[in-house]
Amino acid sequence: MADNTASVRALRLGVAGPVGTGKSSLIATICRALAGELRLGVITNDIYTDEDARFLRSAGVLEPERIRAVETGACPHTAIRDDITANLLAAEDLERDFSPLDVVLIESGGDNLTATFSPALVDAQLFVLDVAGGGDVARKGGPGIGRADLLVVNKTDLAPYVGVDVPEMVADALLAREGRPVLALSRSDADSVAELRLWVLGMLEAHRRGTHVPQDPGPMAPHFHADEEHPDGGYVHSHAEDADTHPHPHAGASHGH
Ligand SMILES: Nc1nc2c(ncn2[C@@H]2O[C@H](COP(=O)(O)OP(=O)(O)OP(=O)(O)O)[C@@H](O)[C@H]2O)c(=O)[nH]1
Repeated sequence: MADNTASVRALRLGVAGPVGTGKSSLIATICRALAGELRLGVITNDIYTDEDARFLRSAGVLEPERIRAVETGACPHTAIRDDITANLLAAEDLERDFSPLDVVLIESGGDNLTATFSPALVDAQLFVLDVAGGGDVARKGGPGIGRADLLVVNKTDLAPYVGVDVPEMVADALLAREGRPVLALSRSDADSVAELRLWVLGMLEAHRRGTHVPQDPGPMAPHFHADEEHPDGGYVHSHAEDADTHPHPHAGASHGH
């Protein structure tokens, strides 16, 4: 097959998952593993700050200019799913400024179990859980756990301290995902980092060959939005059904899930 690496734009790879599960650290791990062989860029999403971008710049895993921050204002999942404009512009700017890039990693703001990327923004996505969130999390399902391109069960080095059986958690996840891949990862376990590296390289290859079709893991499950002006203190909101009636910008509103 012809080598079309120059004509295909960078693989855009999303990294989503609940707050603190290790998304920034996983991106740092991918950069350390692959910066020597691939041309990489990173976009972070934070609600009010550029904290994650600053963490990654200070980790020294890439030239600082290759790491850009998007400030989402209030709703992290909106910027990766409903109105992806800021992220698309950031990706296009990065790809233009450092052309050609091989992979752009996009980290979502830490959210809840239901946030996933729009396939209009990323070609493939990882969903990150960690063992410290509890061994039963993988059984809870949801679009990211069920249908992200790769589910990462992170921080396996902590499993003995939090009483989690990693093989059991992985088996639960495989069941919830109907066989889609699951990776048990710790940044301090070289074998698991090597598996992550191979997965990224395989996805890049499939993207270049045109054999990978970006999948939508599905809309967010209904979730609660706190709203002080609402008689019930908030409302349940579903991105699938009421995107027109609750278009979801509500910057500044508190956001209870
Ligand atoms: N033991 C252990 N700790 C880890 C690992 N990966 C990340 N951590 C720690 O977990 C904490 C959260 O990691 P982050 O990478 O900031 O998590 P995040 O998902 O980006 O966090 P938010 O952006 O706030 O949602 C930090 O203290 C990391 O050092 C791991 O493999 N093992």
